[in-house]
Amino acid sequence: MSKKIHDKSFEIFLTKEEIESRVSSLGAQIKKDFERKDPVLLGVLKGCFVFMADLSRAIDLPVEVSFIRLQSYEGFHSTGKPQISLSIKEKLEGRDILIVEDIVDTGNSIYHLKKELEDLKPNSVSIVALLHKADAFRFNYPIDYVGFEIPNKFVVGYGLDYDDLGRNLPDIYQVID
Ligand SMILES: O=P(O)(O)OC[C@H]1O[C@H](OP(=O)(O)OP(=O)(O)O)[C@H](O)[C@@H]1O
Ligand code: HPA
Repeated sequence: MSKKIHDKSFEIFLTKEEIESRVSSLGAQIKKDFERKDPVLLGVLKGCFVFMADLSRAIDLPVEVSFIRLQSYEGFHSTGKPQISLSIKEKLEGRDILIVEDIVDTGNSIYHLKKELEDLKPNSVSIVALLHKADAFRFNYPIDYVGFEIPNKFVVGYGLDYDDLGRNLPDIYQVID
């Protein structure tokens, strides 16, 4: 069934069951890799809020959870300049940071964030993205954990918005051109 959000129509792309199953295996993999570490999950708001809630509960380790705010998208388009407001109280020096993103699209937001975080001298910075648009990605840094490689089409749901709507949809929808 298609959904209308503002001026666009969207069709179902990933069901909540498919997402749940993938998030659970990402959690199991991350648990294995971070077993003897003391990781900080650093979510990038707002889009990460649903993924973070599910992923953090799928990682069976004592983890800290923190959030930062970046914003670069207006409607469908990246403005190219994420606004970084780092208000992280925890000391990140020497820590193993896992950035939690709903989507890596052009890669611009995380490129800037990684640079800022490296100045704080963490032990490591890794990235988990539920979605990755490989055809849109303009950088060459590694994305350590990817839920789904997806085509270069706009998606909404499960935290992702189109002009502030659609974040609360349990499934992920893709725009119909
Ligand atoms: O790889 P990129 O091309 O930089 O795109 C990815 C970023 O865009 C979205 O955030 P947005 O700036 O729309 O803010 P939001 O999370 O509040 O929706 C998304 O949550 C990522 O942070
Ligand atoms: O496809 C997308 N949908 C929602 N937000 C986004 N931010 C980057 N790409 C997207």
